[in-house]
Amino acid sequence: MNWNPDLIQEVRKRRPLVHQITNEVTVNDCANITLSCGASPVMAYAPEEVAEMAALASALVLNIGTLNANQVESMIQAGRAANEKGIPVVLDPVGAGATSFRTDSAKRLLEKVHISHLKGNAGEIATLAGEVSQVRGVDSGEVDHIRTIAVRAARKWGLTIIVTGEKDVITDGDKWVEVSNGHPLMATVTGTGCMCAPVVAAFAAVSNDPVAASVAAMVTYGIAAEQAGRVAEGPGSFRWRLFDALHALDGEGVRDSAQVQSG
Ligand SMILES: Nc1ncnc2c1ncn2[C@@H]1O[C@H](COP(=O)(O)OP(=O)(O)O)[C@@H](O)[C@H]1O
Ligand SMILES: Cc1ncsc1CCOP(=O)(O)O
Ligand SMILES: [Mg+2]
Repeated sequence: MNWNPDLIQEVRKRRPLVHQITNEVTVNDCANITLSCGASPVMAYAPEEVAEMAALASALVLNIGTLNANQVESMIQAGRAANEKGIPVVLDPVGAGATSFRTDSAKRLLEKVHISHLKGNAGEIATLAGEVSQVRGVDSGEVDHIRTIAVRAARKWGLTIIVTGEKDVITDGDKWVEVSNGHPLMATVTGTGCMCAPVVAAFAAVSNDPVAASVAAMVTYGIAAEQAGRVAEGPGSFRWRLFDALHALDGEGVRDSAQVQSG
């Protein structure tokens, strides 16, 4: 699998604008992680402006973490504008499987918008793929055969899937890649899942290869987390050290510590 450890440098050079319609729990962390990787965030939700903003952006993130019916309509409008412009659209189906409103809304977004990247934990992805799975609030239970499920779903929907967890699985239904970078403290801070989406979006904005961009994004983010985790004293310092580590990371650091397996 060919991917570019220097893609972070391209993000910094081109500074893509990443429009995000996201949840109210982790919105500030999503804006800051976007800046730390060298891209530029803008959060805009009003139906009066979402299409215009998406048309200005280089990538769009849709995160249903604290969704309501009006917000889902805004997401569809923004998604359609993004599709017309041909920019990547990353969907984070937070909590799909926990309630039928979340599951149905995520499915509706997959139907009405051409999503380029679907990023979720194993429970969320398995739910959307039609498998029985456990999602407790926004957290995933164990899912057997997640790689097979993700490969099949990516092929069916024609998109790239990123399944997060201790190891991340990335697939377009043809290739699959496993990224082992990351740190256990990530599971102790809310938002470490949400923050993957703007990082993936920023990398996808400067690449023509959706899988390679996702691999570079998840490896880079995971290595920043490893560096933060080595010096953190707990969840609080881990969170701010993650921004510092990603901000300081360069292509050489990514190349040296990448843990990628492909097939
Ligand atoms: N035990 C772990 N060890 C290393 N990295 C982890 C671990 N758990 C989660 N991660 C990482 O944390 C991020 C969020 O993943 P996850 O916890 O699955 O998302 P969510 O918070 O949406 O459920 C991903 O980058 C993933 O690789
Ligand atoms: C706790 C919570 N509740 C609704 S959205 C949200 C944040 C989820 O963040 P992540 O998926 O990154 O754990
Ligand atoms: Mg999540």
